[in-house]
Amino acid sequence: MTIKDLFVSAPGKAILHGEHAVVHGKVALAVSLNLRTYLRLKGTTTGNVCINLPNIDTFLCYDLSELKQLIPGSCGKREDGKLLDAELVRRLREFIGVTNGNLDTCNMATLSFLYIYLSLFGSSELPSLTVSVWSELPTGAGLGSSAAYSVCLAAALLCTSGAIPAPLKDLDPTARWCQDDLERINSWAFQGEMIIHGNPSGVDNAVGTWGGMLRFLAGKIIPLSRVPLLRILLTNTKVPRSTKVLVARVKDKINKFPSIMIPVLDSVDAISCTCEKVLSEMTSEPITGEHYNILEELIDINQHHLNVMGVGHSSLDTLCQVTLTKGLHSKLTGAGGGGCGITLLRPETDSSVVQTTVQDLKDCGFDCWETSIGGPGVQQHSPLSVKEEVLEILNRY
Ligand SMILES: Nc1ncnc2c1ncn2[C@@H]1O[C@H](COP(=O)(O)OP(=O)(O)O)[C@@H](O)[C@H]1O
Ligand SMILES: C[C@@](O)(CCOP(=O)(O)O)CC(=O)O
Ligand SMILES: [Mg+2]
Repeated sequence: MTIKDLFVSAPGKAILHGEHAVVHGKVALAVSLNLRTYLRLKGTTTGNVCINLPNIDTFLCYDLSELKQLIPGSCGKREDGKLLDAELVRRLREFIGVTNGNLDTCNMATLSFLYIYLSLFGSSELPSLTVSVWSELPTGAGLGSSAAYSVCLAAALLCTSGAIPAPLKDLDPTARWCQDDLERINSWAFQGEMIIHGNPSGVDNAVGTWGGMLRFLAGKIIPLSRVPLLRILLTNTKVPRSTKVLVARVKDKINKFPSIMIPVLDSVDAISCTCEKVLSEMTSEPITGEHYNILEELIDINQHHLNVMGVGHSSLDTLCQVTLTKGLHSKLTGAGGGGCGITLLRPETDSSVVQTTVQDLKDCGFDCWETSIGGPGVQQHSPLSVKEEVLEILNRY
């Protein structure tokens, strides 16, 4: 099998409203970021599959003859689906040496790669190749790095298997896939997310696949094309956490106190719907201070709800307090328990206020930057269109 070298990238995301509630069938509003994960796939003749993940210090090679033995006899080429092949997951866990149920950073990333690779190539000849991934996103911080990683894996491996075409034409710097191909990428990325998250809603991989701002409800994805330009400050508290653990914690709480927690989830749903309505009004009528007042109140209420769900953290309380002294409103974004928060900036927020806020947050030990939102979804790149510093890292392997 001849394998063409290929570069793909996918964006991270910020959830404006609806994290956790979305896992339980409520509405979430999410938007892509201008921070991306890049993947390079190249064919080799070594008889190995190698994966280089410098963000998480993971560099592994597997012999194709060993991998071949993991493919269950009946497996064949799996069709896209919403369910994982439990037998393949079990064999892979045993193969990479996951003894307890707890998967660490490296094992989760390796397992999702090998799962997609073997599922897509299982019935044919396993190709010898090297995959290298580098991300501008912080890993495990609420900005959807797991989804951006899974989307890149799905896109690159689907292309290499021939299940979808490589869209890049000779002189294009970048290219995107057609709607049907994006659906397939999203569906395989969701399987990668299932391995990393346990029980993902699918919102993160949808944003990584389509980009822009989305309304997500029970697997249904509605792109929001008319949204106002929002200025957002992103803060990474740098407190590590695992989405899988936090999602499981919220589920336990719902099971323990259903009559208390279900109204909280319903309230988050109403917050997402109200926010969507306000954002839409802001594109059809002159933007007023009242629009921003409502957006700020929604942020505050949701942050309280997330604390009620048990996914707050003292570092996130600090973020909210520090920004409030400047009249700015913040909430956690993603799974919480540390990780990142978003702060809404009003159009009239002076750049000196932004600068002092950023400095105050940095003084707390946090990373903090103003971000632009709404970057493109998954795309294929010509090598020339990959940022030089990213190319330099990916070309090392
Ligand atoms: N660039 C990357 N390289 C390798 N693995 C990655 C990368 N980005 C994310 N991952 C995988 O995703 C996991 C983090 O996922 P998660 O806990 O959902 O946090 P996040 O909010 O960043 O999505 C990591 O432990 C790792 O297994
Ligand atoms: C908590 C959740 O709503 C978002 C998780 O996002 P992240 O992995 O923390 O970036 C889980 C999900 O939707 O699958
Ligand atoms: Mg994630």
